[in-house]
Amino acid sequence: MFVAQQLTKTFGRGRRTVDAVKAVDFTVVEGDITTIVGESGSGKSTLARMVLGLLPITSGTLTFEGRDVTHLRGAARRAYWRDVQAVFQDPFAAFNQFFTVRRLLERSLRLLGDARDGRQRMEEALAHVGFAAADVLDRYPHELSGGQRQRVMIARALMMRPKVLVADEATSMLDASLRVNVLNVLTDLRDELDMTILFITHDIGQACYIADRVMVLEHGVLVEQGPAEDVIFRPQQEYTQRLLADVPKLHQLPDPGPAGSAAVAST
Ligand SMILES: Nc1ncnc2c1ncn2[C@@H]1O[C@H](COP(=O)(O)OP(=O)(O)OP(=O)(O)O)[C@@H](O)[C@H]1O
Repeated sequence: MFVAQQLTKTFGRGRRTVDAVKAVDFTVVEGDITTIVGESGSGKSTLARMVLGLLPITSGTLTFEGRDVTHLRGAARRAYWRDVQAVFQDPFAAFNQFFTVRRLLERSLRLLGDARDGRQRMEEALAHVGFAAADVLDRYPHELSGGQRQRVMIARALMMRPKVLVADEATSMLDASLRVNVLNVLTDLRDELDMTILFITHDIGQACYIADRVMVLEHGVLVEQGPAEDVIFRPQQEYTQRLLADVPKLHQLPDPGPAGSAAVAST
C-alpha cells in the first residue's frame, strides 16, 4: 500500500538542525496492522505526519498504491485524505465540549460534500466501533469515557471510508482496560473491513498485542522491521531487546486504589 524509500525529515536550518527521521525504507502491506514503535523522540510522530501529508518531506519518496504522494498539495492532498485518515492521541482536543457527537460527526460529513448517505455512513461507522447510534449521538463529550471518545474519533475517521487508518498514540491516554477495548476495535476493523492500519506507539507491549508487522525506530533510524513474531520473539537489535525487556514493567497492574476502580467502572 505504501512504499517509502529513504524517507527523511530534517527540522531547522544551518547548524541547528534535527534529523528526526533518517533515510527510512519500509513497505506497508494492505490489510495489515503495521506498528511503528520507539522511545519518545525517536521520530514516530514525524514519520506518521509525513505519511499523512501533514509535514513536508525533506527527501526520499513515498508512494501510495503505486502513486507518488511525496509532495501532495491542494485538491490532490484532500483526495488523499479520503483514503488515509488519522486518529490522534488526545480525543479531547478534537472535541468541542459544547457539541454532541451527532454535531461533531455531521461537521465531518459536510467535508465529504455530497453526503446523501450521510446518516447511513454515520450509523455504519459507529457500529464498527461497537456503538448503537441511538445510544451515543446525542451525548456530549463529558458524558463519554476516554475510550468511548476515542472510539467516536475512530468512527469519525471511518465515515470517510478510508483505506488506511493512521493511529498515532491513539490509546496512550487510556487506562489499561479501555486500551485493550480500542485495540480490539482496530483488530476488528482489520478483520472485518480489511482495513490497513499504521499504529504508532512507544509501548512495544501494544505492538505485541495487535501488530502483523513491527518497525522499530531509534533516533530516527529504522533499526529493525519484520513480521511481528520475528521482531518480538527473535529481536536482532539490542535496542529492540531493551524495549521488550521493559514490557513486564509497563504492564504490571498499578495499585488498585479508588481512582483506578472508578476509571474502570465508568467504562
Ligand atoms: N517541529 C519541530 N521542530 C524541530 N524539531 C522537532 C519538531 N518536531 C519534532 N522535532 C524533533 O524531532 C525528533 C522526533 O520527534 P517526534 O515527535 O517525531 O518523536 P516521537 O517518537 O513521536 O516522540 P513522542 O513519543 O515523545 O511523541 C525529536 O528530537 C523532536 O524534538
